[in-house]
Amino acid sequence: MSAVATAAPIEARGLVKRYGELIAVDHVDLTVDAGTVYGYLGPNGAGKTTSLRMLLGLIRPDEGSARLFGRDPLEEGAAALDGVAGFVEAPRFYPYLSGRRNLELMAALDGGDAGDRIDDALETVGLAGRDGDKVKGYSHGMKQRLGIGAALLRDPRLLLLDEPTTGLDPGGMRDMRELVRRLAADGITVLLSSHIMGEVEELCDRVAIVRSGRVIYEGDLDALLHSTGQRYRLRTTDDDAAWDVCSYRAGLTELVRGHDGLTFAADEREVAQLSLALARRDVAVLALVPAAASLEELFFRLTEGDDEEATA
Ligand SMILES: Nc1ncnc2c1ncn2[C@@H]1O[C@H](COP(=O)(O)OP(=O)(O)OP(=O)(O)O)[C@@H](O)[C@H]1O
Repeated sequence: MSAVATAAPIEARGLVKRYGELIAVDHVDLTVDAGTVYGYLGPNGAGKTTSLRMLLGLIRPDEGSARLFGRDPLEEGAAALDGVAGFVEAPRFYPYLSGRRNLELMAALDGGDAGDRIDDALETVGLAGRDGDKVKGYSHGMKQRLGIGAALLRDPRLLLLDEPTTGLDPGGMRDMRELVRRLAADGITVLLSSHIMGEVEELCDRVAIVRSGRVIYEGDLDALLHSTGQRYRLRTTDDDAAWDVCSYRAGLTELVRGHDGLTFAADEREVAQLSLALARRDVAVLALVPAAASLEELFFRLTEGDDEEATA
């Protein structure tokens, strides 16, 4: 097999993009292996869209390079995008033309056998019955799905999706997730940017968490969720007093107060001591159960702490 055929779907090294004083993307390294659903996660303005634009060769990095299946889109142009599809920000269509007509025009531009895939693509994204309607009458969710339909015309092995569920209602989000899951099951590697934790937790095997242009965590999602030691969730008859008790216990770390009680990391011995300490303060325990850290908690800890803490 040639080097290109065995190369990772995405391999970026040292990507930097500056806008004046601002470093939008700051030395980002990224490797996405075949068959992965990879989450590129970060708050607004973290540099997700800018990174995706560089990966697709839409803008030139100030430093570093990106390769898709071993090819650099800036050096090799369209050839490097063979087997690659996706959209950055929102997909764009001619509003006065039907969904099908839009796909026909795109297929004509793409050439090859893209036109033969239109029916399948419309079917896959659930627009088969609405393909004759003008796009201006489509809901936001339908336009997003048509965007994926357009991507499928390229018979992609790699899909790059920039916040595909942003602006969708819960039903639209569920449909989009289901669609991404189905495409991944068909063997398509997916890189999706998102700031929706639940979505990433549900869909992705690996994540990069970005903050102010820098990747502050890269790795297995499961490993991240289990990286903080055993966590417990505590509900009591008096969470203010419980917070007070917990705050003073050295063996108990990463204390977080949520809408549904407190969570913290501790070992079993400490949990036993805590239950006695709460009883001494007349605080009754309603629930004290092991809990996995949610990606949301970890995300806030990583993206809202001070810079050194996040990097550590
Ligand atoms: N063309 C541009 N000119 C100047 N600044 C830009 C440009 N594009 C992006 N930026 C800035 O770079 C930073 C990163 O922007 P980017 O759109 O990549 O973030 P993002 O993580 O995709 O955010 P969001 O979740 O809000 O879409 C932001 O501060 C943004 O204002």
